[in-house]
Amino acid sequence: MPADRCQPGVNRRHRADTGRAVDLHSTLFAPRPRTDEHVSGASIEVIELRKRFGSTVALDGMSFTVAPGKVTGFVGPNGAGKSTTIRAILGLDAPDAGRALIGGAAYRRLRHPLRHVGALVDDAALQPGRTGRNHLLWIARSQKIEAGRVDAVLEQVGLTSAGRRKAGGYSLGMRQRLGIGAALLGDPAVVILDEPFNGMDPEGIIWMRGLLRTLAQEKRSVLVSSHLMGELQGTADHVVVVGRGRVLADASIDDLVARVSRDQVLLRTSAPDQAVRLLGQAGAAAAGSGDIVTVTGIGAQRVVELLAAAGVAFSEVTAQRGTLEDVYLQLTSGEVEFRSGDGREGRR
Ligand SMILES: Nc1ncnc2c1ncn2[C@@H]1O[C@H](COP(=O)(O)OP(=O)(O)OP(=O)(O)O)[C@@H](O)[C@H]1O
Repeated sequence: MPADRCQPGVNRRHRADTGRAVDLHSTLFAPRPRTDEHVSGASIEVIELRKRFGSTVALDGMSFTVAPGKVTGFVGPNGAGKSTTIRAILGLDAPDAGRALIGGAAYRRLRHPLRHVGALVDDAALQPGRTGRNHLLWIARSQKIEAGRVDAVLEQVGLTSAGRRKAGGYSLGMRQRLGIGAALLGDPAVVILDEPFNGMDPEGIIWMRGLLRTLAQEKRSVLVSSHLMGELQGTADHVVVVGRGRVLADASIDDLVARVSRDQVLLRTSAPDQAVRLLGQAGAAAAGSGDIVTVTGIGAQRVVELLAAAGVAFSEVTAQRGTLEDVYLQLTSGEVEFRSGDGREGRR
C-alpha cells in the first residue's frame, strides 16, 4: 500500500478470526463520490448497526448520537460491542445492516478523513527506529496536513522532547499519547478514542481528562470508550452504556445517576425501632441494624424534620447518592460475556 494511502490510526487491527476481514484499501479508497465539506460541529450518528461474527452477535441494533461540545463516554463490559461500533464508524468493519455517519457522511466519503475525524483505535503501529516526531510528520504528509501541526500536537500531548527519541523506547502511555497526537493532527471536528486511558499512569489519566474537556470546549464531538465507568467520572457529560451489542442507557451523567440509582439516607440513632416505625408511617422504607437505620423513599431533609417533630434523638443523618459506578453495575449486571468467578458462560 503506498504511503499516502495508509490511514494512520485506523488501519492497524486485522482480526484473523473473522474470515470476513474487510479489505481496508477498497473500503477506504474505493472510487466513489467524496466530500470535503467542512464538518465542523459535526455529530456522529450510529443508526441501527447490526454485525455478526459467525454465531456471535457483536452488534444488535446499536443506535446513538454523539453531539458536538460534549465528551460522550461509550461504556460497557468486555465484548459489549464498543470496538466493533467504533470500527464501523471508521469504515474498518462493514456492518451487516445499519449506518454510521459523521456530519451526515459515511467515513469512506471523506476526502481527507484525518481533517474531519481523529481516531485512536489501537496501540500505534510504530516503526521502532523512527522518532515519534517523524512518525507524525509522515502522517501529516500522507494527509496533506501542514508540517507545522506536528510540533503543536507534540506539545499538546506532552511529547515535545520525547518526540525526538526513537518510538521503540516509548512506554505504553507514551505510545498512547503519540496515537492521540496523530488523531489530533488534522484538527478534526470529531475525535474518537478507543480505551485511551489504557497504559496511562495517574498523571497521564489526569492529563487525559483535561484534554478531553478541552476538546469538548472547542466544540468537537468526542467519543471515548472505556470498560471502567470510574475513568469517565468528572470527564464525560453524557454516557452511552452498552451490553451485548445494544444500548442499555443513553443519558447525561446527572440523569443517569438520578434515574437508576435509589438515593439512600443513613441515620444514626439511639432509638432505631422508634425511628423505623415513624419513618415507615411517613411512607419511607426503613430498616435498622444496631444504631444505624437505612432509609429510602424520602430525602435527608424530610428525615430530619420527621425525627425532630417526633422528638426522636439522632446523632447523624447522611444522604448517600448512588455513584456512577453503582449505576453502571446495575445496568450491566448480566450483560457480561463471561461471568468472573464461576466460570459459567454469560447470557450471550
Ligand atoms: N473480528 C472478529 N471476529 C470474531 N469475533 C469478533 C471479532 N470482532 C469482535 N468480535 C466479537 O464481537 C463481540 C464484540 O466485540 P468488541 O470487541 O466490539 O467488544 P468491546 O465492547 O470492544 O470489548 P472489549 O472491551 O473487550 O474490547 C465479542 O464477542 C467479540 O469476541
